[in-house]
Amino acid sequence: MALQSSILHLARKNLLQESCKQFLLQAHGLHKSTASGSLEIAAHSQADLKEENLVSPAVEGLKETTVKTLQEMPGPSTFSNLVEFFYRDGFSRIHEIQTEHSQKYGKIFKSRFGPQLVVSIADRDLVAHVLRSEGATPQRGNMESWKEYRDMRGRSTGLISAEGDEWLKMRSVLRQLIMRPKDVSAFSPDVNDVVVDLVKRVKTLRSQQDDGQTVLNINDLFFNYAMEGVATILYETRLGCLENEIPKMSQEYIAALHLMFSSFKTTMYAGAIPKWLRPMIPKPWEEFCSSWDGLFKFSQIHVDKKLSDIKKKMNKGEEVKGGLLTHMLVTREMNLEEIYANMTEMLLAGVDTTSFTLSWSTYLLARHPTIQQEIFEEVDRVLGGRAPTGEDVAYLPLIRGLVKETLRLFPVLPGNGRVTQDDLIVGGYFIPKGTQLALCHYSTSMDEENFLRPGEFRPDRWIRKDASDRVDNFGSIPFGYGIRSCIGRRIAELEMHLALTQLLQKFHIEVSSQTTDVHAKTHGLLCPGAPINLRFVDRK
Ligand code: HEM
Repeated sequence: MALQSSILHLARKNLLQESCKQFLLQAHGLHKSTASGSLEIAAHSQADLKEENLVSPAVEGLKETTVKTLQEMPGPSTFSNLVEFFYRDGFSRIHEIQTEHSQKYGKIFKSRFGPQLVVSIADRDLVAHVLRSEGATPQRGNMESWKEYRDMRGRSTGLISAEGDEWLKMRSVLRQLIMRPKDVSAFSPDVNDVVVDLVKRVKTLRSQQDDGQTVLNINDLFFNYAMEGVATILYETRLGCLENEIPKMSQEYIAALHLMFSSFKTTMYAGAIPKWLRPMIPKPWEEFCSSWDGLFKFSQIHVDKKLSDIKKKMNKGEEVKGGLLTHMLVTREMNLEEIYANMTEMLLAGVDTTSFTLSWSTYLLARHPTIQQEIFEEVDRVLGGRAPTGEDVAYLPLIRGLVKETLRLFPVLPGNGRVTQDDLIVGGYFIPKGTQLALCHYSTSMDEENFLRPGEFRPDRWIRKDASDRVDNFGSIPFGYGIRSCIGRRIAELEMHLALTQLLQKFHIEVSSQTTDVHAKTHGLLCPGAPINLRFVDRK
């Protein structure tokens, strides 16, 4: 009864007519998914639906249909979750658990992590429905520890940690600058300079091995490349991460970043160590704060230096020209603290994500020499030996397919979070406002309903678009979708496309005999569970 009255209230507010309508369509088996992922009414005209009373006001429709409550939703018990996560190292297998649980409990299920209830959604259309129902300021959730640190130190939040209007304001500024491929393509020459150093570094590292061809733990190299690349764009400066001797300041930043991720699990994922426990277990929180201190300090030094250069130029009456940071400092659409915070958070978000994807891409190429040859031939046909630019990428569909396929098989963020900002009906369940949702991207990426033979590495599936490969829909959305999706997507793509193209132009990539099968593990992000060692053999 209580549920019925809240549904009526919801319908009266007229907030979720669309979601109710879609639920009704689903409940009556009348929807099918289009290639673009939208829910479409199959074989029924609007008139047919009117007759069936389906497009009549949501309230009437709901009277006829049973909407289930969260209590009725299946899912693992709190105890089995505890065993799974704390005794069977479930944190590093979160991506696999998504799939196991969705097979066992269905494509929407609930789990409890201590006091936190999480509703997981492992269905392409339901994920689409949730993301399309988002309001103006979607909330990801679980950012309390980030916020607490910022409040404690009097720092601003950045895009990742901000919510509401504060987030919207910063997002509006940044999206004008780095969301359009055309704008980001202008950074191609700078990124290509970094790629030149990446190739040099490959040559140096392989010369240090007995066979003269192996680069050990390729992710270390790509980590430094990603950091150098993203800093080139964000700070308009080179950090020297691909040099033989990495400057001390950059080394300190790298250490802070590693510390950040090692304390990530305890402070963020597990819902944070409760404050009252901190005096007894102080180390994780102390490490978390000290890593943030290091990250902020690094950004602040670079931002302040740029600001002082700009001031000097202005004082001399010279014209101030520059890239992203210069623009932000001159226009002051954000205040200085907001600039520090966004530079810090974007650098943090842009390093491991890109480096893990590059590690997997090269690993997959090495494991699939025939596919590698096909991609190389495309590159060779389009570019010959010349270095690519951002604009060239449009003519390199297999390079784009390589990155998409890598991110489908190894989505860096295997799941994403949302806190519902209104009551919502998803998959036939009533989900009250304020519920934490987990969108299971790994699971949908590996679902054979979405991708033909999902375990296979086939970059060309993104070009051929077989009916059985639902490439245009929400099966694989590694950068998220909509207004709160990844703001660095175009930067990451540029860095990865340019690096992979040039590595293929220069080298034949092979698996080293020191590398066995590498599986993914979740450590905050989905990363290689063992070092990937590859051979870079010069192409004739
Ligand atoms: C392979 C590379 C990358 C992947 C797969 C990736 C993926 C993602 C995902 C899934 C989200 C969450 C989206 C959502 O909640 O809907 C996200 C958010 C974000 N990413 Fe990325 N990312 C990558 C690279 C980057 C880079 C290079 C930057 C910075 C230059 C960056 C900056 C951000 C920021 C600031 C957010 C928060 C956006 C907001 O809340 O408004 N990412 N990313």
